[in-house]
Amino acid sequence: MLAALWAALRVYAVGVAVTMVQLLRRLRGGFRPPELPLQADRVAIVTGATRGVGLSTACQLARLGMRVIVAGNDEHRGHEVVARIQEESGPESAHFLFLDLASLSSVRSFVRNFEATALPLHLLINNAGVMLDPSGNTKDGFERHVGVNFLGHFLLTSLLLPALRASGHQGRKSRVITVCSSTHWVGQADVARLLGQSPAPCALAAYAGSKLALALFSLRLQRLLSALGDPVTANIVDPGVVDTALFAHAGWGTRAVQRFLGWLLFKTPDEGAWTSVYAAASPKLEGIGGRYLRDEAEAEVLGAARDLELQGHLWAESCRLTGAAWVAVGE
Ligand SMILES: NC(=O)c1ccc[n+]([C@@H]2O[C@H](COP(=O)([O-])OP(=O)(O)OC[C@H]3O[C@@H](n4cnc5c(N)ncnc54)[C@H](O)[C@@H]3O)[C@@H](O)[C@H]2O)c1
Repeated sequence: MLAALWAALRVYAVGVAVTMVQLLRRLRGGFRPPELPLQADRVAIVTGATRGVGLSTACQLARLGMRVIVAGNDEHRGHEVVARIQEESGPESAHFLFLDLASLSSVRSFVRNFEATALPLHLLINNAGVMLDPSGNTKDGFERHVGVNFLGHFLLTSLLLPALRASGHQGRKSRVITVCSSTHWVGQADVARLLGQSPAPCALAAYAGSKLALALFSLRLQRLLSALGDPVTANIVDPGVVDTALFAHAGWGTRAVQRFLGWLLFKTPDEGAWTSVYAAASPKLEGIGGRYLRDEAEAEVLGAARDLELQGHLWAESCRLTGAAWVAVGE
């Protein structure tokens, strides 16, 4: 009981610290959209693009001229989003493909459906996420934060890597962008905890752990890509505290703050998406990977996320659980 309370307080403390920094920034003039060149020749997959930060990311990438695959588990919303993007950015700007990250077989069929389009792939934005979702374990029996936020994206990235490699080249690399969270700072750096094999003290701690797992994964991916000279980079993005449905299952206090003070303390979904869009499209990041980005600048990642032994152990265990092969990066 005390352990659960302590773990939840640590996550709340991070949230409060981030919102205070955001408040100061807002009082000093606010957030500014990144200035980016048009890039009509790029294809991007954005997971969880049916609402929130993912929806804003998809819209903004399409405005830059990219073709966006809206990947999500809400078919109805997905088609609505595609219609909205197409109306704004043209008939070829967006397509919907069903992806349920809570099911490894759905991840595999998503990749088969994407391959059937014969499109190239320059950008993979691992954005979808759940927090305190009461739906229970995933179809494969993983704790939901672990399964949706981390393992689903781990398998997805492994299966899409051949397409990313084939579409990138030296001078214009493909990019894998993984949406993390400042809460990774209080995730417990223990593989059994990160994979839900030993239960987290509370659901918020499981969320924080899934974000730490994503950071460990992304940093190791970048190391492997660099070692092999692959034309792909991997970076981590922290959107800040954003006014989205992510908090739909949070406690009443958090929901009250979001409802009445969200306009002041939280970022809008567009503001929350700016770092993802920057990571996806900025020429300043050409060929650069292994960064943790917040507010379009490099920020500190938890030291444990750079622990090579922890990265390797998590990677091996995640391969075992998902069946990911990673042949393309020599694993
Ligand atoms: N909102 C914040 O304050 C905040 C802070 C830090 C990090 N993030 C991260 O930003 C990302 C986007 O979150 P958001 O704030 O836009 O929340 P959101 O709830 O508005 O959007 C989450 C998206 O993920 C999708 N999703 C959920 N379960 C899925 C599944 N099984 N398969 C496929 N897609 C699924 C949802 O349909 C939705 O499109 C998440 O990774 C979240 O952890 C958000």
